[in-house]
Amino acid sequence: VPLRIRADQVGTPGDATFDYVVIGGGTAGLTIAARLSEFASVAVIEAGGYYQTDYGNASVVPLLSLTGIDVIDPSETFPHRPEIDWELVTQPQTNAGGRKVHYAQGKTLGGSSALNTMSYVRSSASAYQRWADLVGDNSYTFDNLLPYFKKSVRLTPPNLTKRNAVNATPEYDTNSFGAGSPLDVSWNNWVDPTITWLAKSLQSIGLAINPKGWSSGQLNGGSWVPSTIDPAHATRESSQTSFLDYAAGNTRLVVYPHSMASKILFKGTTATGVSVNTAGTTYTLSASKEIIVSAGVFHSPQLLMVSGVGPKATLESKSIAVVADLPGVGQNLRDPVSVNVAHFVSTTNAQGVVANPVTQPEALRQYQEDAAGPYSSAAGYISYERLTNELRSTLLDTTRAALAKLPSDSPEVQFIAGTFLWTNGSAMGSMSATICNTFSRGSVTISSSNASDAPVIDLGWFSDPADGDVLVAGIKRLRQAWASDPAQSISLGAEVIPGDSVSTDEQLLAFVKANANMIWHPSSTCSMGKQGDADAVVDSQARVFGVQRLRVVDISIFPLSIPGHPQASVYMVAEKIADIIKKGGGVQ
Ligand SMILES: Cc1cc2nc3c(=O)[nH]c(=O)nc-3n(C[C@H](O)[C@H](O)[C@H](O)COP(=O)(O)OP(=O)(O)OC[C@H]3O[C@@H](n4cnc5c(N)ncnc54)[C@H](O)[C@@H]3O)c2cc1C
Repeated sequence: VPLRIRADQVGTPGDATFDYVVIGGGTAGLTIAARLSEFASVAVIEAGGYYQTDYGNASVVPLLSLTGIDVIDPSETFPHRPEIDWELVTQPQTNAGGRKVHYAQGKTLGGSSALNTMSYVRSSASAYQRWADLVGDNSYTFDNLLPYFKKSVRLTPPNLTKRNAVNATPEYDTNSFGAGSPLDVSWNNWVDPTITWLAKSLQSIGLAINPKGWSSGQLNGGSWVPSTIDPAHATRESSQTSFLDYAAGNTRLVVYPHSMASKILFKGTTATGVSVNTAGTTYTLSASKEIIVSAGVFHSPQLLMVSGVGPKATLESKSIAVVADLPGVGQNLRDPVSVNVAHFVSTTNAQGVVANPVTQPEALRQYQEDAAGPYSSAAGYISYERLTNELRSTLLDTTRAALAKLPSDSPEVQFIAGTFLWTNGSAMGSMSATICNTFSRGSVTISSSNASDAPVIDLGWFSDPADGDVLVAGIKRLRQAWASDPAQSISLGAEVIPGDSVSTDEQLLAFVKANANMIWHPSSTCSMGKQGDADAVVDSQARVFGVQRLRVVDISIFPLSIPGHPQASVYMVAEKIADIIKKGGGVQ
């Protein structure tokens, strides 16, 4: 993968002044920085470097994004990869067996877009309507956001010859895409046979293919999901390979890699600069216009707090001078959780093909010569639905009441068809259920005034009983899918996960709490909202309340945990706020 940023776009440690200083060269950070550099000077401070050189193929080859990225191991004994991952470990999850989990977050140019599983999914129109209602700004309805979704991406239709799978022709709505750029979105050039059968099983229980896919504001039924992928080379597309490359050669954009932003500096309540440390050298990058915090869901609230913006009691307990008492900072963390239902299967899968010394060389040839074959395979098949009446009737009254408050087109469960190799090398078919609306709330706080100390993360898993209740119903629905003819035709016998012995509602809930995991979609720790709302940290133009010349632009400002997958909306919101700034919007 060619790295196209020029040498004179790499910052030299030392005091300097730019129009805008962006903290975090991740998904949102590189997007907004590239757009602002169209008309202004911009510095990007990023703690990591280039993942292509620091971490190699594991972050580049699509199949490896599913199986080869060992940093996504959630166990407490995860393999340590400090060159690409922040290596965060949460507080014990009191409602989830006391588990402490490793929470992967990209520490690299590209941020978590360099670690993610590449699914490109927008949320439902009703979710953006809720966003608009919560922040009191109609520009957040799906129709009004669509131009920014379109602006950020360039869609390449699927290559049906390379996919070579009649049962897996993607459906999508070309009107939801424009002639945008720079982020490539397309479909992988290989379809996993196991997933094809699991997709059929989901369809057979009533989750018909949605002819519009997941980019038109509808989130129901099933779809072959597009990926953030370079279709010509079948390599990962991240904010670095898209937006940073777009700005390559534009010397108004200067990147400070392997550099840690340790504090936002204020004159009174006006943000003026950032204290930065690069390999032991400390210096100040000043902003003549604004500072934009794009450090992600855990580090953005941490940076605000260590800089004096956050709940007063927290700041004072760490001897941090209070710039603005903002109680919502770090609150309202929403983290959707997920469980699997799995069987051994007779069909092959991508992982099996590349693990077999007989078939691996041909797979490698296909990838290197044609950008095709199993190595090019990432995202698969996803379905969304509102729970069936039969399953809804099994829920707690309180869960039913909570779900009833959601818009009528809001999906409640997401099902992802997947496959992996068991420890003995056998192919496993797996379908997961994920909650679409996270009722539980967690939080992020600080252990000290030092930004280099890890933030303290409580995911709040199952603090609201509705989440576990919905997942129990999700397992029951997946058992219906596994009982269907297509799934039975590949199943090699009894259910392995959770296993037939887990059958009563009580047992299922215990299984859920002991085994549910993240799907790495946490949000809302610096929520957008109306001034005075308990959780509100930024207004609808992403400006931090109580201070001047400071915005937060990343997934932490989502006011709710949106159904679907977040990265499409992260790129969108960065485009939107860049446009607001470009039009002279709202400098405080
Ligand atoms: C394993 C995994 C799988 C996922 N799968 C999908 C998927 O398939 N589809 C989807 O839509 N979403 C997926 N996501 C979620 C999605 O990738 C994230 O929601 C999104 O990338 C978040 O973007 P962000 O800009 O908020 O933060 P990030 O992209 O994480 O960027 C934050 C950046 O700030 C930097 N930073 C933080 N603190 C500092 C500091 N003090 N100084 C300097 N730099 C700092 C970080 O190094 C990082 O580069 C996945 C995420 C993960 C981790």
